[in-house]
Amino acid sequence: MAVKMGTQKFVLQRENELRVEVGMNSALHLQLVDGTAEIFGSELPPMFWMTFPAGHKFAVFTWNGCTIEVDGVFDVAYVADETPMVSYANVHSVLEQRRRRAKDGFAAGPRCVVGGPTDHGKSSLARMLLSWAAREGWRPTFTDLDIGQGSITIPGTVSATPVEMPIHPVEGVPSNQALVYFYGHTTPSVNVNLYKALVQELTRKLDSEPASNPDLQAAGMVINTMGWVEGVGYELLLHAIETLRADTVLVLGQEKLHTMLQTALNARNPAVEVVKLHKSGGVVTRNRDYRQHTRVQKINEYFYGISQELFPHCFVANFSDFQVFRLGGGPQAPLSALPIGAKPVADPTRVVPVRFSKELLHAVLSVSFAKVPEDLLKSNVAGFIHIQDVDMERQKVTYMAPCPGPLPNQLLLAGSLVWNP
Ligand SMILES: Nc1ncnc2c1ncn2[C@@H]1O[C@H](COP(=O)(O)OP(=O)(O)OP(=O)(O)O)[C@@H](O)[C@H]1O
Repeated sequence: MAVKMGTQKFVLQRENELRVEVGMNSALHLQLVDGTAEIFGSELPPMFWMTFPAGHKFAVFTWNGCTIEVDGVFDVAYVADETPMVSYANVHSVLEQRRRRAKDGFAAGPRCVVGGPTDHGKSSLARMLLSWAAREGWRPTFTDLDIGQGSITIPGTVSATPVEMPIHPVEGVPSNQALVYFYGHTTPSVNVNLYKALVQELTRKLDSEPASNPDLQAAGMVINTMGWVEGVGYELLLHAIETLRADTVLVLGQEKLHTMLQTALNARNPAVEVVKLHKSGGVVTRNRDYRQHTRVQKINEYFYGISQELFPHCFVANFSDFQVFRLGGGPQAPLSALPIGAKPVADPTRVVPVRFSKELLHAVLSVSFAKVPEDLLKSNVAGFIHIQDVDMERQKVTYMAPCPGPLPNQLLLAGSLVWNP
């Protein structure tokens, strides 16, 4: 139930947090009146009204006490005195020591995976670790492997970006320097091997770009993962940990997952530390509709900006101006072409041409940096376009792009991602 009580004051004692769920229909304003406070690691400026959009869920935490003023409609707002923040800050201290040691030894810094089931606060913890590191002057890499609820760019992607400043509580992670690979679906089960291949490509690219100085190298990486941790989901988590050569794995709130990962990883590499952490009682469980809503919002933000401040551009082009492909699937190899006994399966990473048709209406396509179709799998993407009309008679396509002018490439990738604004 939405509550509006005019301006309301909350007094927080040390190590308390104010947990807020903004109402679904209007924004909420909040300011720090007294003391110090932070939102997922990012400090609040004093006496400055910040606006949080409808549906936003967050916590304002204080180490030493503070007073917060809230103005607007909220579904939930309460102060909690039990949080796992001290244990999260301890993890930060350990990572900080490793960064310093790495810098002194001209070595690579820590690579820390955050894992756990859905709605366990993985993204929030990743944000805290990155923002705390940025506050100490580091520039860690944020790698986001969560194709359903990722933070860097639109859903259906795996990506990485340097974090130079504490992450803004509303605007999130800037994506202008992001390295993005397009998977094209919001669940990994659509093509598990393609997901693995893209995680490998992303890692290869990150590893191939040597840090320009010891500080950058020592800053290390924080890796956010998907909440699917059973069966194939577990296999994908292990694959990500090993591919990215993580040395620290934080497991939020699930004993079973912690034990399984510890056993599996220690058998292969005893140097990997698997740490169990409590899930915060403030993490909000989001239903299917809300998750779908945040995915749509992420695409909307890409084209229109977080406060609808951007003006995307519409273009009409000939079908022949572009070549569209899909990764995976495609016709199976004929039995006669396979070794005796082998089963015909669709190649999960095969590059398959896609013809323009009404099926592409409302599709979100990525614009690849690949020079030739064979390189589509291993190429990152420049950005995304939205298909707004497909005119079969005139062989023309109308699309929306975030920038004016021609697209940087004519090779486009399709998946199953659609957007009906
Ligand atoms: N302490 C807290 N108080 C209030 N809200 C919180 C708190 N921690 C996290 N949240 C909110 O709860 C929601 C779920 O948290 P988060 O996205 O970090 O979980 P997750 O495990 O990454 O989810 P996913 O399953 O999508 O990967 C988010 O909207 C987040 O802002």
